Amino acid sequence: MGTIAVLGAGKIGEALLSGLISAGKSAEELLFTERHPERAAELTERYGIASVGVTEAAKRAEVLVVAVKPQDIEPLLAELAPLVGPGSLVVSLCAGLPTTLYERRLPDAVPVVRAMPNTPMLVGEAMSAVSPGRYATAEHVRTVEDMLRSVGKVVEVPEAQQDAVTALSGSGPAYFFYLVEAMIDAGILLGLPRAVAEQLIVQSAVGAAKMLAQGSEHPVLLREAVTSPAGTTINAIRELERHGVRAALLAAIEAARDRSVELGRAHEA
Ligand SMILES: NC(=O)C1=CN([C@@H]2O[C@H](COP(=O)(O)OP(=O)(O)OC[C@H]3O[C@@H](n4cnc5c(N)ncnc54)[C@H](OP(=O)(O)O)[C@@H]3O)[C@@H](O)[C@H]2O)C=CC1
Ligand SMILES: O=C(O)[C@@H]1CCC=N1
Repeated sequence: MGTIAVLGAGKIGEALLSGLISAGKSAEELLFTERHPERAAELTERYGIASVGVTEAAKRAEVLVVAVKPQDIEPLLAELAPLVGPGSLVVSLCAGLPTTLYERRLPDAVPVVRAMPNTPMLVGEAMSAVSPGRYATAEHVRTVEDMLRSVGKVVEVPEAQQDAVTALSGSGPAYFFYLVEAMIDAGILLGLPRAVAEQLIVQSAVGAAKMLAQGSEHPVLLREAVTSPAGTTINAIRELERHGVRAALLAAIEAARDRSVELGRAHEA
C-alpha cells in the first residue's frame, strides 16, 4: 500500500488517519494536508503524522486520498494537476463527485477510484463502497480495498450506485445517532435519569447491531421476536406507523441521494 496522504484532514480525513493508525499503519507512512495550521498541529500532536503541502504529498505518497468538501474540489484539482501522472493513484471520498470530473481535470490516464466510507472507520467498523474510474486497474482497486478493509468492511459497486451508497451508508451513521438521541429523550420524558437512559439505549443499540451483523435472521424476524402479543412493543410500533417513520426514512434517504447527485452536477462543465 505504501505511503498514504490524506488531502483535507477534516472529519472523515481524521477518521481514516486514526483508523489506519489503530490498524497498525505507522505514522511515518501517513501524511496529510490541511489549510488551518492550528488544526494541522493538533492532528500531528494527536497521531504523530506529518502535515505537508500538496506538492510534497504528491511526491511522497503512493495513494492520494481526496477528503475535502465537494464544494472545495476545483482549486485542489488545479493544484494537483501538474503533480500527478499515470503512476499516481487518486482516491476520492467526496460525495457526488464522479471519477470523470477528476479524469477531466487531471492529466491523461491518472487512475482514480471513487470510495464512500463512513465515520465508524474510527473504531475499525467502517462500511465502504469502491468504484474504479476509467484508468483504474484491478490492482488499483485492490490497493484501495486493502486500505479500507483495514478499517472496516468493503464492497465494490458500479459507480452509478455511489449516490445511493452515499445516502445509505455514507450518511447512515448519522441516522442511527439521530434515533439514539431521540430515544434518550424519550427516556427523559418517562422520568429516567439521562445517564441511565443513555446506557440503556446505547447498549440496546450495540446488542441489536451485533444480532443484525450475525446475519442469521432477517431484521423483520428479529423485530417480531421482540413484539409480544398484546404487549408493549406493538403499541410502540403502531405509533411509529401512525407517524410515518418508515415513509420518513424512505424520503430522507432519497433526499440525501438527490443531494449527492446535485453535488456532482455542480461540476459538470
Ligand atoms: N463526514 C463524513 O461522515 C463523510 C464525508 N465524506 C466526504 O468527505 C469529504 C470531507 O467531508 P468532511 O470530513 O465531513 O468535511 P470537513 O469540512 O470536516 O473536512 C474537509 C477538510 O478539508 C479542508 N480543506 C479544504 N480545502 C482544502 C485544501 N485545498 N487543502 C487542504 N485542506 C483543505 C477543510 O478546511 P475548512 O475547514 O477550511 O473547510 C476541512 O478541514 C466530503 O467530500 C464528504 O462528502 C465521505 C464519507 C463520509
Ligand atoms: O453529509 C455529507 O455530505 C457527507 C457525505 C456522506 C456523509 N457525510
